Amino acid sequence: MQCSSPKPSPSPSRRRSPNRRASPPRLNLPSHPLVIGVLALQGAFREHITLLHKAARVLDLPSSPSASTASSPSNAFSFSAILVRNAQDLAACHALIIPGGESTAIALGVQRAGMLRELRTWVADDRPTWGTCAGMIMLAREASGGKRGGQELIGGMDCRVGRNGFGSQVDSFETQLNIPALGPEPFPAVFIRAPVVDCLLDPVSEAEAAANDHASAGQSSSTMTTTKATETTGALPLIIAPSLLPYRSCRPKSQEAPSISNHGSSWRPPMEILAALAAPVVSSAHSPVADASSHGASPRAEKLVLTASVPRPPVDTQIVALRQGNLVATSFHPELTNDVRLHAFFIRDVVLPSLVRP
Ligand SMILES: NC(=O)CC[C@H](N)C(=O)O
Repeated sequence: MQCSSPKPSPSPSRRRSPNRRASPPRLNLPSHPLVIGVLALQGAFREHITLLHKAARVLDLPSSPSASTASSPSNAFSFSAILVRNAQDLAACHALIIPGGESTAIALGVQRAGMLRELRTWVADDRPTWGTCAGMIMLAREASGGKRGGQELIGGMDCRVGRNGFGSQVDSFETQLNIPALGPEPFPAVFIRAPVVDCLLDPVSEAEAAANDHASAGQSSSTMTTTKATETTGALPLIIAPSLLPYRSCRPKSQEAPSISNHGSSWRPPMEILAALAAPVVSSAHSPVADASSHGASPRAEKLVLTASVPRPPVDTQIVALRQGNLVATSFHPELTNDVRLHAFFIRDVVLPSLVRP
């Protein structure tokens, strides 16, 4: 256990004058330009570019006026954000944001742009990726409430999301969300036809993934599906901030955990729950109503009434922000606010550490 001892106060001569801004802690920067891409096929991609630039300014990152590309390497660090519309654009990036919008349209766009395979390889390689709202759906391994006939997902995160889990457009809401990773100040979280994490899935071993890929002969192993997460091995290591609620596993409690396979290759990065709303109470008629009062959620969340149009299983908690390795997903739209903290978190805590190993 780490304990911190009180730091001695600085000597009077070194004390800062009160009106001088405290310089932020120094970041470990790579010695090459950093390019963050935003998938720009549909949705709120321009807003993400704006927030990325604002966050880069807050982090004091030197910006490059024009986007760097993989073919013009340089030895100096600079930051740029680019729109990603095809596999070539993606290849120039060190990190990617998949915006909110409409996941069916984004999935179609990805297929038309011929980038589904590249995106799956990208996330499988644990390249820093953040999906917001529709982007969260794209990053989930499974999704329910999908389009009839299914839709392709990129996958990568061991969770199942419920599409439109909070209802339709008219059920959109904003709430002050506790995100411990960002500090004590709540985050203004905007939910618009937002997905909710129904449950976390046990990781699929590489052997099973290979078997699935073989069986589907190049077809997706991540699609809109209602399949049960029973063909799994091993338990997912889980990190939960103490102030967040317990998560729900897809495996029924009565079912015994399958034994961990000894392929030795089923390790997956731990799943970290970054934020959760209070759980709704689900009536037998599938008419979930948020009962936030007992969990200290915001007054707005208390008033939230979920529509009955999306029958979902009862859940213990509403996970709305997750991290698994370098993959991050949020149900809500940080790019529609002026709060840069999540974009700064993505750059500082996910992207930069993936480029600069201590
Ligand atoms: N605001 C959003 O991104 C909504 C996502 C939308 N419900 C979907 O299924 O893609």
